[in-house]
Amino acid sequence: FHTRLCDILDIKYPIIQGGMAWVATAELAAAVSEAGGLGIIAAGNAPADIVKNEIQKAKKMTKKPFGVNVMLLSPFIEEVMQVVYEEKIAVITTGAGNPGKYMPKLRAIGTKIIPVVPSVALAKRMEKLGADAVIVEGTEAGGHIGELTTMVLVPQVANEVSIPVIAAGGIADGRGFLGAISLGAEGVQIGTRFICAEEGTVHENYKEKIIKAGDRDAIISARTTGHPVRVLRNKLSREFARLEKEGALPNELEELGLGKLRLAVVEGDMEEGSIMAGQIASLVKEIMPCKAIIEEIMMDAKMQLEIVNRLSKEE
Ligand SMILES: O=C(O)COc1ccc(-c2c[nH]c(CNC(=O)Nc3ncc(Sc4ccccn4)s3)n2)cc1
Repeated sequence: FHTRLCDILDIKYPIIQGGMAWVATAELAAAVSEAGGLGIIAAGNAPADIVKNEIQKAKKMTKKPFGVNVMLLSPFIEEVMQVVYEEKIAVITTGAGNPGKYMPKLRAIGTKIIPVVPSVALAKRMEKLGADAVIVEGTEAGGHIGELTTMVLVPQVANEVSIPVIAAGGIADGRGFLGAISLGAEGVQIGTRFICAEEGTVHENYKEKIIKAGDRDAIISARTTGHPVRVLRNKLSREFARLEKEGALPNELEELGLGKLRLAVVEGDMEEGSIMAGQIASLVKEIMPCKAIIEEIMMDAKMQLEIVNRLSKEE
C-alpha cells in the first residue's frame, strides 16, 4: 500500500501514530518511525522547554522522519510554535482548532502541515491555506472529537479536496486500514492501539484498561463545556456527568478536568484520572511492539483485500 502520503512524508507505510497528549513521547514516536510509520510527539498543553526536550530525545533515537502534534488550545501555543520553527520539524499535525495563522511561516520554512479536521468545510479551508494533507477524524476517536463518523466524513472530504486524506477514528487493524482506503483515504492515523505499544511510557494500568474495555465503554464526556471528549467510563466520568446534570458552569467543569489526563497516563489513577480512548479500544487485546503492530496491520490489510477480491469475482 504505497500512497502519495508515503512520498510526501518519506515513510514506508501510510500509518501515522496519533499525537496523543502525555502518551506520544519521544520513545513512542521513535519506535513508530523506526518501524516505517510516522511517529508523532505530542505537545499537548506542555510548555516549550518540555516539547523541545522530547524533540531532541527523539532526534537521538531515530534518524527517520517524525512529527510534532500541536494542540491549538494549549496556553503555550505561541512558544511551542517557536520551537517547531527552530527545530526544523519535518511535519506537524494540529488538533482542536484552526492552524491557519501559522501556515504561511511553516510553508516558508518547508515544514509540512497536516491539520486534523472534523468537517468538510474546515478540510476545504485547510487545503486552500496550503495544508499538505488533512487528517479526517471521526467521532469514534478518543479525546477531543467532532460529531461525524469516520465512515461518513472521509468519503465526503475525499470528494472535496485533492490533497491526501488520512482517516482517523475507529481504526486499529488491517480491516480498518483497508476500510479507510476504500472510503478514499491514502493513509490512516491510529491513536488508541498505539497507547498499548510496548515502547510506550503510558502507565500499565492505562494499557490494561484499554485491553479490558468493552464495546460500549468509550463514552463522550464534557459535552456542556463545548469541548466534548471521548473517555473510558470511570469514577471521574460519572462524577463529571452528575455535575453536568446539576448544571455546573463550563469553567467549573474545565477546572475539574485539568491535570486529569496526566493523572491517568503518568500516575495510573484509573478512578480520578481521565482515560481518553477511542471506541476501537475493545478491539485492542494485546500490548505489542510498534513494529509488530504496524506489520500486522499491513499484512491483515493485504489478506482482507484478497478476501474482497475473491468475493467480487464470485457471481
Ligand atoms: O473552526 C474551528 O476553529 C474549530 O476547528 C476544529 C475543531 C475541532 C478539531 C478537532 C477535533 N479533534 C481534533 C484532533 N484531536 C484532538 O485534538 N484531541 C484531543 N484530545 C485531547 C485534547 S486536550 C483538550 C481537549 C479539550 C479541551 C482542552 N484540551 S485535544 N481536532 C479541529 C478543528
